[in-house]
Amino acid sequence: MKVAVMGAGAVGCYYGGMLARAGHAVVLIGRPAHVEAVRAHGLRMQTTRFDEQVPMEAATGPEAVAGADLVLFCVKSPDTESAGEQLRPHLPPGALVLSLQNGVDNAQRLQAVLPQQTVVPAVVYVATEMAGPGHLRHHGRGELVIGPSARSTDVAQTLAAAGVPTEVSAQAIGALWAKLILNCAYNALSAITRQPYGVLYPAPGIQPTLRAIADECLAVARADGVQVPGDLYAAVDAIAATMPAQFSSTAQDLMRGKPTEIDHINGYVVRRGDALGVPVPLNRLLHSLVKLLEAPPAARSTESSGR
Ligand SMILES: NC(=O)C1=CN([C@@H]2O[C@H](COP(=O)(O)OP(=O)(O)OC[C@H]3O[C@@H](n4cnc5c(N)ncnc54)[C@H](OP(=O)(O)O)[C@@H]3O)[C@@H](O)[C@H]2O)C=CC1
Ligand SMILES: CC(C)(CO)C(=O)C(=O)O
Repeated sequence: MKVAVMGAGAVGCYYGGMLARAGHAVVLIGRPAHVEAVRAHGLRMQTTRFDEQVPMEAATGPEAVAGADLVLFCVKSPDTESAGEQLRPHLPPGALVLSLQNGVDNAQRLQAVLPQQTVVPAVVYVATEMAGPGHLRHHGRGELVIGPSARSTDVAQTLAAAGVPTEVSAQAIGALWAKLILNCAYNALSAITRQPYGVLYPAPGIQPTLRAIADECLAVARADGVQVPGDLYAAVDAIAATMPAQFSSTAQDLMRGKPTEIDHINGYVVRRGDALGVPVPLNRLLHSLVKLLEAPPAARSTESSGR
């Protein structure tokens, strides 16, 4: 299979790398320093199971998507429209585009930008990071749940044969919501307090707050006609128990001075809650606080001086 990865970061390099390692023709589309490193030495995949230099193609421009059968779309949520527009003129008509992103509406937003393609949502259960240009570090898991389409079963089999356990499910959006709710509960609190989950969770008042945030989200999902699978309170508790040293991706983005995905986490719940008439005061507060922290220092001091 010819595979293109749009957004060669932590997620794109892991899944693209697994397919390249299994013998598929993979091209990573990413930023120059990373592309140069991969061209020179291949991608270092330092995973929980192996540590190998995996050769594959890499490019900085969207035209590299030409000829792809499968596109792994792995940019962060705020970049969905811009990256999709860049790909549009170069995409082969039959290419399946898989959105490997957190947030519940990326596939829908991407489909609006790419009306000629089949865009399928994927729920991504992995912990990965870029340790440097051309160097992926994998901390655990790696399975996918993808939405149904004419080609989803074939693609799932290809991924599974490459060491990526993949399930096709009509409930992928419900599973994305379940993940979104964990992100709504933890990401902003970890970012605002700059604390890992193991410090945050036992602090006074935090556990009922996590549950109250989850309840708000669940009410919005229900009003939106989405059935969210599983025991959410247990899932909230499990995050702190299984990842005590972890800072949320939102906390990590803020610490690196990068834009966060908060508009697509708590911000999404606020927009849907407002549209559906469901009260969302906790999500609104968390969203607003992270937006304030995201603002450059000059904008923050202007706001605080009342000008
Ligand atoms: N990392 C993880 O363990 C997990 C992440 N996710 C989700 O997966 C998605 C991807 O996350 P992750 O891989 O961590 O993010 P990264 O920031 O590591 O990767 C995205 C990469 O895409 C690049 N990029 C953005 N736009 C373009 C473009 N137009 N052309 C080329 N490159 C581009 C970014 O560069 P730049 O930064 O310079 O813009 C960045 O290198 C997110 O929605 C995240 O929430 C889900 C589960 C786990
Ligand atoms: C599940 C969680 C909260 C783990 O860190 C996450 O997905 C994130 O940080 O974005």
